[in-house]
Amino acid sequence: MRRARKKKIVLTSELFSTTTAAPKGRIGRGLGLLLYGVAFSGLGAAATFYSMVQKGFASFTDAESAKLFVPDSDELQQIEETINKHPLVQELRSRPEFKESRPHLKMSSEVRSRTLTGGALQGDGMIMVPPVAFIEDGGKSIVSVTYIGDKLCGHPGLVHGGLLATMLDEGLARGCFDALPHKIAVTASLEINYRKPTQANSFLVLRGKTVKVEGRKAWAEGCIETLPAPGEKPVTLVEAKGLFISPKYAAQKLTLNISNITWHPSLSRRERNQLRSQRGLTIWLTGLSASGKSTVATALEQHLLHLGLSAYRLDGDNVRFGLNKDLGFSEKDRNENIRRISEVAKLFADASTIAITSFISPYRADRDLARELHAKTEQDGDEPIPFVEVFVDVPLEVAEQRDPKGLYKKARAGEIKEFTGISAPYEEPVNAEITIKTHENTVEECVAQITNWLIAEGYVKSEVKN
Ligand SMILES: Nc1ncnc2c1ncn2[C@@H]1O[C@H](COP(=O)(O)OS(=O)(=O)O)[C@@H](OP(=O)(O)O)[C@H]1O
Ligand SMILES: Nc1ncnc2c1ncn2[C@@H]1O[C@H](COP(=O)(O)OP(=O)(O)O)[C@@H](O)[C@H]1O
Repeated sequence: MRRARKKKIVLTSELFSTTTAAPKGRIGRGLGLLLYGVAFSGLGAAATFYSMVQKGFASFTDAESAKLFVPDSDELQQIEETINKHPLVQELRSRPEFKESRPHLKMSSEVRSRTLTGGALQGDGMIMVPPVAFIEDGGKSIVSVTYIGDKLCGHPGLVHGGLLATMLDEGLARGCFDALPHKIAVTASLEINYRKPTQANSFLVLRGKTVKVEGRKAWAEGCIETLPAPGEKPVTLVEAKGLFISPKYAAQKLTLNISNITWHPSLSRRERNQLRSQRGLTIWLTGLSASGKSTVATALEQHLLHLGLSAYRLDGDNVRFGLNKDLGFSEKDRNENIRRISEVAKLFADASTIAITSFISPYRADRDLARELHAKTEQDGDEPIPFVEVFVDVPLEVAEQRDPKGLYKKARAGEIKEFTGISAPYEEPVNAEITIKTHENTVEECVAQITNWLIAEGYVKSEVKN
C-alpha cells in the first residue's frame, strides 16, 4: 500500500453521502452495461483466481487476513476507524454465521501485486484500504466495505463504472464460492445496472446474495450502495446479477497451478535437523543370527520414540520381504542386500530420523561401505550423517543354544546352505562405536548402553528415562 496523501477524512454524514446529481446524459435509470458471454479470461479469471486463493493457495486464513493491514498515514487510519466503528461492521462482527476477512490480504504480496484490484488498483486515491468482507457460511451472502479515492474516475469526481462492475464481478463471485464444488467459479454472465452516480472519495458497501444453486452453477444478485452515516439510509448506486459456474477443470486446475509455485531452494541437512529439533543418524546393529539384534533394535526404537524422538527400524521383516525379496544368502546377494539397506537408512537419517538397522551384515567391507556412504554426505559445509556401528556380540555357542527359529539345527544338519557362523563367515567389527553383550546384559541394559552413548556424543538431547 503506497503512502496516502494528507487529506482529512471527517466522520460526518457528509463523508458517507454520494447523492450528487448525476451528470445528465451519462447514466439513465435502467440504462446499463450488459456483459454477456463466458468471460473466462477477463473478469471471469479474477473469480477463478480468488477461489483458488480461498481453497488452498492462500498464504493467510480469513482471520489472519482480517488483522494484517496496518495504516501508515492519518488518512488511512481515519478510513480504518470509520470502517471499524460503523454500526454495520459492528453488527456483522457479532453474527457468528459471517466470517470476516480481507480477501486480498489472504494472498502473498507477490501474488497480490499481479492482481487488478489487489495490485494495480490499490493505493493512494484508488482502493485505499483493502476491502473488508463478511461472507455468510455456505456461500449464502456477502457484505463488503471499501473506500474509493478520486483517482479511478470516469467523469471528474465520479467513480468509473468499469471499476464498479469489476467490484461486483469479484464480490458476487466471492460470495457464492462456498456454495459451489471446489469453491471455484468463473463468471458466465454479469448484468450491471447503474442507478446513481458514485462519488469518489467515499465508502461503498457491496452486498451480494446467492439466490439459486444448481450443481456447478450459482446465480447471485447484489448491489453497491453508500455506507450511510448514522440515522441515514443507504443509497443504492449500482445493481448487478450474474451467473457463476464452477468449471469441470477446477480440480485439475488447482493441481496444475501447484507446479507453478517457486519453491525455496533445498534445505540443508543442518536446517532440517534444526527444524525437526533432532539430528538424523544411522544405528547399525550387526551380529550373528540369534545374537539379539532384532530384540534390541525393537526395544531401542520404542525407547527413542518414547523420548519423543523420531526413530524407524529396518529389518528383515520390512526389507527382505519387500525391497530385497529378490535376494538370497550368497555372498553377492548379501553384498547387494547391505548396499541397498545402507542407502535406505541414509535417506531416513537424512530426513532427521534415527534409522536403526538389524541385519547380520557379516562382511566387514559391506559395513565399511555403509559407513562411507554416510560420511560422503558431508558437502557444501553440511554435516555428515553419523553412522554408529553396534556390535551385538555373543559367542556362537550362545546363539546356537538360543536358536529361536531352529535354523542352527537345520544348518548343522546341512538343510540350510551358507549359514552364517556355520557354513558362511561372520567378520567381527574392528572399529564398532558400541559393543553390547546380550548374554551378559538384559535387553533394557543394552538399550540404555546405546542411548547413553548417543547422549554422551551429543546426538540425542533427552535424558534416559528409566
Ligand atoms: N543362510 C543364512 N544365513 C543367515 N541367515 C539366514 C540364512 N538363511 C535364512 N536366514 C535368515 O535370514 C536372516 C538374516 O538376514 P540378513 O538380511 O540379516 O542377512 S545378511 O545381512 O544379508 O547376511 C536371519 O535372521 P536373524 O536370525 O534375525 O539374523 C535368518 O533367520
Ligand atoms: N539381552 C538380550 N538381548 C537380546 N536378545 C536376548 C537377550 N537375552 C536373550 N535374548 C533372546 O535371544 C534371542 C535373540 O533373537 P533375535 O532378537 O531375533 O536375534 P537376531 O535378530 O540377532 O537373530 C531372542 O529369543 C531373545 O529373547
